[in-house]
Amino acid sequence: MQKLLEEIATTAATNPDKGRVATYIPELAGTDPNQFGIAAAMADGRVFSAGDADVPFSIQSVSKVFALALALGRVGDAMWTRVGREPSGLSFDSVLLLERENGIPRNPFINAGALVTTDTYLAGSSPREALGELLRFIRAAADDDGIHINEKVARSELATAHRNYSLAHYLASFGNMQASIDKVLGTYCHQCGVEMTCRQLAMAGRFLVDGDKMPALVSAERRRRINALMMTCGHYDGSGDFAFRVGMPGKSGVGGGILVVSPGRASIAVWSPGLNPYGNSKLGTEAMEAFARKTGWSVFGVPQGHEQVT
Ligand SMILES: NC(=O)CC[C@H](N)C(=O)O
Repeated sequence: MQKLLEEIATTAATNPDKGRVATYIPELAGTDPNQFGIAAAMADGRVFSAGDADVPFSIQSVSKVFALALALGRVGDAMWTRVGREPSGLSFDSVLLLERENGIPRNPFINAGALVTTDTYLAGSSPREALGELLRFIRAAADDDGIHINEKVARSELATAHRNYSLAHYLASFGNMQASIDKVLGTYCHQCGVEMTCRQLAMAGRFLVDGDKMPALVSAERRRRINALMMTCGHYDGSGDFAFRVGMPGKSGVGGGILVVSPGRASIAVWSPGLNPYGNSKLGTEAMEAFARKTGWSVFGVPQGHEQVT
């Protein structure tokens, strides 16, 4: 596994096309695209990493996985009266379907759906308390108290969050927002501003891997369901492409991070800030495609005569 990660990091470093760094969040616009990290936290407790795996980055929409787990912990299946479980086929910040589908976002991983999950775990508490709870969840999952929110990134996003404000207003007009829009947006932008290294993110993703040594923060059923949603909706309108190329549940963020789950085997985090046209890490996706091919870890089956990576 160590050798494989190093090979993947070397291939990424020599790729001339790094994709394009997201610029709509001013604080992220200056990120150096020549960075690449990868880490794998295995079900047996071993952790491997290569490249810039200890450089912190903005997890952005990868946070939606933790937010969903927290929201489900609060309200259980009632969550599904406010948000759907189908891919949208549209970009992460699209407003298109909200009007036609009466303010019920297609899934919890597009921005509209994530604003609903934020509103759900915020319910009745202050943004500070809610974010404290989110951080406690992530730190427990990663077994790491050093994980924090980058306040500058959060403020920078909040100051330019016109699109997300309009999504929240749209949701509110259909009665699908409970807290005040300012509170939800403030909490959401701070949630997206959580910063982690690949190693920390791989560790945090272990709650989605079944195994005796993995943190038991959600039930087995909930774990399967979150994984299913990551597979079908975790990469927005690029979810089909990611399933086709990688074949594992994954959640991306515009900071260039991707969290990937190999059920029963490992939690993998990859990061490179340049994005493909879907808004998902370009090198990260390519790296995971190579990783899946080499390990044979696609959930859809192992290639014939495949060698086991240990
Ligand atoms: N795809 C993403 O990572 C988007 C998250 C970002 N915070 C936003 O709301 O625009």
